[in-house]
Amino acid sequence: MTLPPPLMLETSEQLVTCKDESTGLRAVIAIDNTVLGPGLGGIRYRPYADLWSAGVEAQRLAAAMTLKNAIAGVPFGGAKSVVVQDGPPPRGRDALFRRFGEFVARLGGTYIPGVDMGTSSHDLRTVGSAGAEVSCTDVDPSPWTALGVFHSIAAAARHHLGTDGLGEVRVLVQGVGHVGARLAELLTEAGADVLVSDVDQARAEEVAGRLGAGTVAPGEVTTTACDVFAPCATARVITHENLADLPAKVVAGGANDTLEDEGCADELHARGVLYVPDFVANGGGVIHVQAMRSGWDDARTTAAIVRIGDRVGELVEQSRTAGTTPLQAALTKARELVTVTEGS
Ligand SMILES: NC(=O)c1ccc[n+]([C@@H]2O[C@H](COP(=O)([O-])OP(=O)(O)OC[C@H]3O[C@@H](n4cnc5c(N)ncnc54)[C@H](O)[C@@H]3O)[C@@H](O)[C@H]2O)c1
Repeated sequence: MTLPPPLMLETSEQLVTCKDESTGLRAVIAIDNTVLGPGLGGIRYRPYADLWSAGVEAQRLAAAMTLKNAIAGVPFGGAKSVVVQDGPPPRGRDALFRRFGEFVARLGGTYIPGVDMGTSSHDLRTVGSAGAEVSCTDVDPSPWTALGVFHSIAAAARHHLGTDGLGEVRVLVQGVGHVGARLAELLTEAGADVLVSDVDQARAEEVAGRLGAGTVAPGEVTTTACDVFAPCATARVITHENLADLPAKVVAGGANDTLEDEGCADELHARGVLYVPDFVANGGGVIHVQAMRSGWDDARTTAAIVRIGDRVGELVEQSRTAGTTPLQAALTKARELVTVTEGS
């Protein structure tokens, strides 16, 4: 048996593994930090090589949720869960998510799940039916996440590419699921030259056909010429190895945990590429969760999400003044917010 990497034991405020033979459930819940409130973060449902890699992914994503929720100004800490996909669940998908909901309910509200890759509002209702407090049961927040990413890209183009608007700006969207497809629509409406890519070729072609966009093979996303690369699929798509050949001048997308490690942000910066921290760009979904809980109308929610673009502009300017990267500026800000609250 392989021992867990040290990260597993030292990182999270609370780490829970879930196992149930009859439903085939294997899951990990990572609660990273609850200083600002209960840990809010989605349920990811996808295959993993083993439970350790699922656990590490949950922890990394949970840590990003702490930063995201702090920067977005919502009263939540950071958490995330992954449910390991391993063929069709023996008693069906609903039984799997209901059983998972029983584990979440045991946490007494310290973890509030939402949707993430591979899960839907229906799954969240199923999790909630087991007594767990959940979000995203009625409205999928993905279009709101996409709106925040769109305004991040617009701000990045303005501050880094010097363009007024997105006309003629070529944006490659990797992953055209809930977030990426809506983002591609918003970009097209704004006049951008859009390319899409998805491991689900039929989905990529459907979106491209509908929007008049081009398609890119999944293996070519980091080498295809574009101004903006918008990752909206899996984690860690930018690596030390592939960033050297990245033609884009801006990386800004909806995907969580985009970089292999923080050092990639320094390398991108040294190469003149603006990396918009993922946890800043994709905060629209958590703002929408807060809006639903607080009864905001669409106008107020939209205004709060458009503000993400202003935040990106401020971060770019702050990092220029401080001689650092936007990632470092955002990390400093988020950690201050968590620490100040902890000390008060
Ligand atoms: N849904 C939200 O509101 C939200 C909020 C914040 C962050 N995110 C993040 O955004 C990303 C996308 O979320 P989503 O809800 O759209 O997920 P989704 O499951 O609806 O869509 C993901 C898409 O990416 C495709 N894909 C998977 N691996 C790929 C690869 N290697 N190359 C190209 N395409 C690939 C899938 O086929 C799918 O079409 C995830 O990283 C998620 O954590 C989502």
